[in-house]
Amino acid sequence: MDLTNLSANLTNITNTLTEKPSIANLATVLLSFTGFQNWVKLFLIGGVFETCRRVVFRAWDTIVDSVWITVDLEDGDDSYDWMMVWLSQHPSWLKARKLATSTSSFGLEDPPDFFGTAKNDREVRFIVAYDYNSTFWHKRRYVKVMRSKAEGLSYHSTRSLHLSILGGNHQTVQDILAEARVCWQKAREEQISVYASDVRNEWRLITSRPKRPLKSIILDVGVKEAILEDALDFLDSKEWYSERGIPFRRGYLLYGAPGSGKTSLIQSIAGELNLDVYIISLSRAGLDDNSLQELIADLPEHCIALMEDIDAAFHRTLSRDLPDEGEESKELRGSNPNPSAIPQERTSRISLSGLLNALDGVGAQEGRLLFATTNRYEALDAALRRPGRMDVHVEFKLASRYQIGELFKRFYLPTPRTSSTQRSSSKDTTTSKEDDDDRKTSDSGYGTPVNAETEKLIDVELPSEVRDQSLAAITRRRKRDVKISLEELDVLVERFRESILEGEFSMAALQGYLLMHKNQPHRAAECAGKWVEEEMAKREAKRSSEKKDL
Ligand SMILES: Nc1ncnc2c1ncn2[C@@H]1O[C@H](COP(=O)(O)OP(=O)(O)OP(=O)(O)O)[C@@H](O)[C@H]1O
Repeated sequence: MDLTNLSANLTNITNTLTEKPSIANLATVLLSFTGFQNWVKLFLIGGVFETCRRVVFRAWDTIVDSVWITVDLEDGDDSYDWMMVWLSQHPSWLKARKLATSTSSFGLEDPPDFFGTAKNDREVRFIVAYDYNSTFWHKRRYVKVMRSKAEGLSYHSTRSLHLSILGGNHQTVQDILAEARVCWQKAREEQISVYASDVRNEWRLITSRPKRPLKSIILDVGVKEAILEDALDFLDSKEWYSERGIPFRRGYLLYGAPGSGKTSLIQSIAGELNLDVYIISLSRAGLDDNSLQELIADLPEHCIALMEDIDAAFHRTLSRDLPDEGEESKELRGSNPNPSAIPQERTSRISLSGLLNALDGVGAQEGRLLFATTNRYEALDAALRRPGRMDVHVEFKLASRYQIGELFKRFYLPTPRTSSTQRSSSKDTTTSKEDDDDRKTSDSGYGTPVNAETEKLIDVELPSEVRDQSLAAITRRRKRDVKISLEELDVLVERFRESILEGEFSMAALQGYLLMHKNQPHRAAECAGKWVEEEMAKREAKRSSEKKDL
């Protein structure tokens, strides 16, 4: 088209549109352009294709949804840990060739070693890489699993597991999760899980601890048994409580000398009762009355809630009447506009009434055992100590004569070695009750395991003159078992008991002393008197320097 024609056409169009300006006229004019017609065709064809594509995909999704069931498990949720541990033992993951390193423990003391490569804690453990798709058959169902990681805001990433089961339903998912849970529980049979709240005020598994045998806690006769029995009885009495309309909660206040076994006893009771421990730290930054109430309401039904050093929280932060937010925070922040620079104890805003309400208000969780510890019983408000909040009060004192002797005995009492051969043979033979009792009495929960046959042998401390200071010799010596006859042990126990002053030392201090003579019972008994003198002299010196300072 030459320029004269184009200009004539444009003049025609302009005339048509000026004489009769309507949409129909505009459409006729536009359609008179061949290029425009082609664009419209292309647009229509594209539209048809896109619609078909969407229909096909929607149909495919519907088919997939009806035959596959998918479930996402997020890190932080218990079920994620269960699945990870279960999968760590699954051949489909053991054969994977796309790997990543991992330090995650999945709630276990001894994290799963996916490929059996780590010989000790410090070695690198491998795990299946992100976005690796593994497939396997589980009870005649085809399962696809993929790990993934999504980067979120402020460098926070979320790890998750995607599980797809062909032809599965909710029951199938529950079955797999139940199996994974059993596997996880088996892996942590000898452990207790410890939870603490994070900055988002959610409970998080922070560690797993080995269970501590109750017999390793030495208290005066009957004390620990009474607490354990009380706790067992409480856990069995849900109906009894509900029939009488009494809130189903029990509080234990363990108070007394530092290092006398309060925390150790709670850890041990948690193990005996198979309960997880939830640490409520009243001085956690950002904790206020509302968030404390939420945390306590979020506790699982059966657990141990632990508040350690409740008096310390009281002195720093708890009071019935805190100044209102405005005044105190202004005073605190003052020239310091950065809230994170405010001392931590000041950033926790718990009031005593907030704590009291959280413990037994309407929102408080039922079925939990609350254990609180304190070194300053008298400093606690009477309202906090009253029955209903703290039902059982147990005083822990400095070591009694009985405790001194028992600690020594248990420290050096030989334990039968539990080698694999012994274990398997003991399965074949029926052990008599007496045998069993014997084993129990000689199992200290502390001592170095020794062979049962050599248990009656005498002490093998190396004479000091032949002590070779080379590393190899020291290592060899450290590995040697303490072999001491029970009769001899009794004599040493008596000597130790005579040397240590009753009610003067904490069990922790005595344990520290014995640890200095880990494999030397004779030496421990002999030097105890001298150690006591030194400790008393140190105390005296400290006292007189404090007097001078005053
Ligand atoms: N009665 C006891 N029997 C056995 N070991 C004990 C006992 N008391 C203390 N110990 C030992 O002393 C150490 C400290 O004990 P623990 O932390 O339980 O004391 P605590 O009373 O909670 O102390 P604190 O009041 O300072 O928190 C632990 O290693 C524990 O093994």
